[in-house]
Amino acid sequence: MERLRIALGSDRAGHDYKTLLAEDLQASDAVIKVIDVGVHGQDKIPYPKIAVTAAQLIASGCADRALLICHTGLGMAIAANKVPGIRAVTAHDPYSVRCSIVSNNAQVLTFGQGVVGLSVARRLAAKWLTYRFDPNSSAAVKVEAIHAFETSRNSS
Ligand SMILES: O=C[C@H](O)[C@H](O)COP(=O)(O)O
Repeated sequence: MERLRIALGSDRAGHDYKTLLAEDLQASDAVIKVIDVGVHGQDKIPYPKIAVTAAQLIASGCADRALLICHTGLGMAIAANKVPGIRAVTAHDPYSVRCSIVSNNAQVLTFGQGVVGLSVARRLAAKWLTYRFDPNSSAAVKVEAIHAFETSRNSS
């Protein structure tokens, strides 16, 4: 299985989980590279800047996926989704995390440090790394429809 380049980011509210998840990602056989896009320490950089930076790394081909943490996960997903071509979701249960890849081919997963326990987040992230999207699956047609809508909207 191809090893993944993961952009990892958080705001201040997600920094503790980012630090711990970074260790997990770096130790994982499924990961070839972790790109830390901040924040560092108690930087006050707001979540949209971190989310867009990570999403742009994916859009430009420099990363395969991103894992982003804020207080709820919601703002990170909203911001990352503004980058063309990016599908970002917040998911805190195993089935949704699996579907985010297998069904939605979402490149970005976001967690909320304030709403999911650390051990659950660590297990979810570990499983997330094992899933791959099948471009020949029935789900691919729907993901392509999202892409087609986005492309047509941006060119009109
Ligand atoms: O969705 C946003 C995040 O939860 C963030 O960590 C907190 O954002 P706020 O400080 O604007 O509420």
